[in-house]
Amino acid sequence: MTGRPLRIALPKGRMMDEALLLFGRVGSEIDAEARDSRRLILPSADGRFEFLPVKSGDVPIYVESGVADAGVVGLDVLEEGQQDVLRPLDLGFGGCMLAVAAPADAAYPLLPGGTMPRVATKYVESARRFFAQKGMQVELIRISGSVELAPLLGLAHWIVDLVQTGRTLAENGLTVVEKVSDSTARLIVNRASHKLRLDEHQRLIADLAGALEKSA
Ligand SMILES: Nc1ncnc2c1ncn2[C@@H]1O[C@H](COP(=O)(O)OP(=O)(O)OP(=O)(O)O)[C@@H](O)[C@H]1O
Ligand SMILES: O=P(O)(O)OC[C@H]1O[C@H](OP(=O)(O)OP(=O)(O)O)[C@H](O)[C@@H]1O
Repeated sequence: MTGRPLRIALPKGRMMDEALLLFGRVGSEIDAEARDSRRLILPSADGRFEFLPVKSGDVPIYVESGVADAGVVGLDVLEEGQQDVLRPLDLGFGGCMLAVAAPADAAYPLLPGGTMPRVATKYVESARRFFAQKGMQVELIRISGSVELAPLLGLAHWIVDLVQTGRTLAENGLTVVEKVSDSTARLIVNRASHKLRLDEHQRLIADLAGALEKSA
């Protein structure tokens, strides 16, 4: 091991528990005392890693900048930011899809009278690429949460958002009209760190892949 432990950026929120569980299965439980504290650098009990709990959308930038050597993040977030990081492993959990959804009776893909569709989303870049590839002209409205509200209140005709169980859409009278992409959690790695600490990264990737295979 060279110097400090490998730093791993983990997304606070719904992926955190599964990510920590996975590291636990390769023998790197989070130190019990640190877990119950307000500390923001959490060592693993075996001294191999330091976990950095950060906002999900910030994981790629922590890893691209080298502040973290590696990280765990949803493919949806990764595709939105397009940071230059390695993506060695699909971790399998956190499955969901990014989709275009609309009120059950809404027109799609063309609105009557040639009206330009307004689309509310937190995933502006992914939505821009998706509609551009299809040659559809839309106006994108950036919203950071509760996106399903936008068509209900007339702010937008359609939304682009994550769908997991479909419950949020159903309970708000919305339906998927087209899938944009699938997403699961990915291990991402800083390019320079991967070169400089190759053995440690290879061991990390092999250990995680082994744990995933065992549970498959
Ligand atoms: N039902 C779901 N809704 C949202 N994200 C989901 C869902 N299922 C799986 N995910 C995955 O979990 C990741 C993290 O979601 P989470 O809700 O914890 O953070 P966030 O609300 O997107 O971001 P922030 O931390 O900025 O609030 C998503 O990027 C996605 O890959
Ligand atoms: O298909 P479902 O299982 O219902 O999950 C999808 C919902 O979960 C997410 O929202 P989140 O709970 O993160 O809140 P947010 O809208 O504030 O981002 C996502 O943005 C959808 O609204």
